Amino acid sequence: MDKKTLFGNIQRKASFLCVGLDTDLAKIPSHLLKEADPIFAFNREIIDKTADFAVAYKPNIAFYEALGPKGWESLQKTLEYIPKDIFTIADAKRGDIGNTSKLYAKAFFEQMDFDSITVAPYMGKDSVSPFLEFKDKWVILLALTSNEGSKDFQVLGTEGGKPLFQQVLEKSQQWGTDDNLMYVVGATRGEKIAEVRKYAPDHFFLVPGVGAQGGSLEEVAKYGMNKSCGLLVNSSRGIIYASEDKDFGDRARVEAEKLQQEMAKLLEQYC
Ligand SMILES: O=c1ccn([C@@H]2O[C@H](COP(=O)(O)O)[C@@H](O)[C@H]2O)c(=O)[nH]1
Repeated sequence: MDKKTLFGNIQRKASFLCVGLDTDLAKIPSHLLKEADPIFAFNREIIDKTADFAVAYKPNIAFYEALGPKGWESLQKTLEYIPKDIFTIADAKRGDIGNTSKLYAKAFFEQMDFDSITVAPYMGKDSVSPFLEFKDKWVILLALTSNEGSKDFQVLGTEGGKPLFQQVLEKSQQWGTDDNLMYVVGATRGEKIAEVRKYAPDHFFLVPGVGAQGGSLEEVAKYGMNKSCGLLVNSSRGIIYASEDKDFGDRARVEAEKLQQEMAKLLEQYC
């Protein structure tokens, strides 16, 4: 999917919502555990109930690979079930020396047909470029993450005096374009999002951290939105575990719609 199509979907749905599929056997309603594939049964219901409001789905790969071969099977079925006009993100946070990155890219872009993958930038150009060589696929590079530990390295000054996240943003724009490269920027970063936007004015940001992590959607839009929206805001637990009972799909729909309604207003205001 190209950037123009993604923005078209955002306008059509008046939404920049990404629903995170962090599906955990220990948290899904117990009646689903009788199903042959409880993870897929849960995801199918979540997708059915939230697809009207979502422009992206983001399965976090850890939740699937932790279950071994069965988890990979549930992931593949989930990916195939997601409507084709909805952007898909493999939140895998990969990246290694070039020949290994190439195989990670083949796994997520060829064996599975994800639109994008999250990648850690810290091994540099040769670790990121193999992902960018795939036509019509996206790399989503970690820039300024939502967790407490982001302060350990990402905001520290480098030799040239620039914080590491700024170096990542500036350097990586020599490797890809705003039509195949996005950045992860945490919703918990508040005004810092404006600083990130300054260094990457045209790129999309994947923004986790609203909902369970307490980030503010209003602040994200105020500081991060650009003329093509430029934002995919993720909520995982806040939507998919709104209820741990049989009504989980309906409750997920309510939470997704609430976010979409707020997003519609923010698009009017800032885009
Ligand atoms: O900086 C980051 C990068 C990735 N994540 C991932 O996003 C979701 C957030 O889940 P919530 O339940 O909405 O908090 C999860 O998969 C994280 O691994 C992030 O939170 N921050």
